[in-house]
Amino acid sequence: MRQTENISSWRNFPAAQQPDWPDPAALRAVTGRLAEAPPLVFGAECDQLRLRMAAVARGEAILLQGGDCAETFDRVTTDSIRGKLKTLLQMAVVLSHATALPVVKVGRMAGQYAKPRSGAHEERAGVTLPSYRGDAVNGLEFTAASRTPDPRRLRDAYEASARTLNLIRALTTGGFADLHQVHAWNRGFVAGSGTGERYEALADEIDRTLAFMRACGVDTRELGTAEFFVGHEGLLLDYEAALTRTEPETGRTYAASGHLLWIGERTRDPDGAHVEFFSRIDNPIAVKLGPTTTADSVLTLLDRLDPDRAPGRLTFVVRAGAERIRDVLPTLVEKVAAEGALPCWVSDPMHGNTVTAPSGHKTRSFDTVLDEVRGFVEVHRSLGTHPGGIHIELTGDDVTECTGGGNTVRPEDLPHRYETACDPRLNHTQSLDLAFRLAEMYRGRGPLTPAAHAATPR
Ligand SMILES: O=C[C@H](O)[C@H](O)COP(=O)(O)O
Ligand SMILES: C=C(OP(=O)(O)O)C(=O)O
Repeated sequence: MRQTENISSWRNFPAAQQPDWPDPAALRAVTGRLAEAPPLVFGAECDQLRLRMAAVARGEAILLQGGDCAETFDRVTTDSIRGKLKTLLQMAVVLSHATALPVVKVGRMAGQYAKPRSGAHEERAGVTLPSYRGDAVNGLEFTAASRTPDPRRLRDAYEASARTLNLIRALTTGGFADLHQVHAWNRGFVAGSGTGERYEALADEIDRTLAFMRACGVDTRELGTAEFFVGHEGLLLDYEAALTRTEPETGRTYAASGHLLWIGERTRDPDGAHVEFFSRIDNPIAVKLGPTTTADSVLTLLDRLDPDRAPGRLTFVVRAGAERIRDVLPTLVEKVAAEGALPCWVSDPMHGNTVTAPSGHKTRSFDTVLDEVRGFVEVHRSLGTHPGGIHIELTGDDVTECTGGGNTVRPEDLPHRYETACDPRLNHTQSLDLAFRLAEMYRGRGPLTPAAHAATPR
């Protein structure tokens, strides 16, 4: 078992991207209270997700992870949470049917309140203030008061996460995830989308599958619940450390703030505090890999974070950008496989493809996002390894933050509904478009089965 007795060891390592909390005593008071608070998730749930991720690693399942770039406290509303959940459930049905594999669903939800930034400060009209680092740290409003990090926000992040999780748990077990309803939503999408015809055949197949199951005597109304997990970037180490819990029965230690935590591109230094902290928790974990990632650094991360080479423990989320993915990914996958490791490989086609529109908005083009996913799948196909899934920034709302997609958002549309607190998200329609396109890619060379995954080491 991993040694977890010293969960504070990260304090001896340099921690990148931490806020400059102005009042250390106030921070200690808040984290002290969080250390006494009930966990948001339980170890057994994290273990369950590890099992699911092991199936992804072996090519027997697909990961679908998505949600806001930055959750905000004012959007902890029924409509907003339900919209994201609905979008993810719809995507999952499409992907599962196309691949004949289970889809492991993880929301970038119930904890995605902290953001790493390229610059510590933002300047507007000659005024310089700390950058917005997520609602868990400071406010988006460009005033000195709002931008000053306030540790009471950590407590608010915990409470907002608890409220979100509560609704997610109620919806996913209370009938909202009913397969017929989700399929009916997809039917509505196909009928209303600019590119709907393209997806008609797949929707027809799902109809026939449901009819076939009923004909076989399966009570499809029983398919009314969905397994759903939550995750976020484990960026704020004071918060994460306060919420770690060791289970007396097993001695295993979990970050109890979410089921799956990831380390971002800016904090994955193998000698840094984040890697140290993550090496001490037993959750399934992920690491983002950007375009400059070297094979050596990935092997070091593997040794630090998955020394037992346990499938399901570690996921590499590659976000190299559409232009670089086909060059960067093959060596990384080959070198990792040569080590006898079986991590999950997942594509984040958002973070390597951000551009600034003429209007000044940060945006991403749907076609570029799609191209990165295509490159990711192509590389895995050529190596005989499993393209394990996608990690995307999305919302259930009809926002205009990314350009393109079936109901095309043009660059000049961006100001109409640009609501993200940080990076641009796919809207509901674009997200479903992506799911149908990915389904086509997965189908491109026959069904994905464990047999198709023969080239992986274990
Ligand atoms: O979501 C990821 C990062 O926090 C974000 O891309 C950083 O954006 P910035 O480059 O504007 O700081
Ligand atoms: C910051 C993020 O991504 P990355 O670390 O890949 O830049 C993110 O996913 O919010």
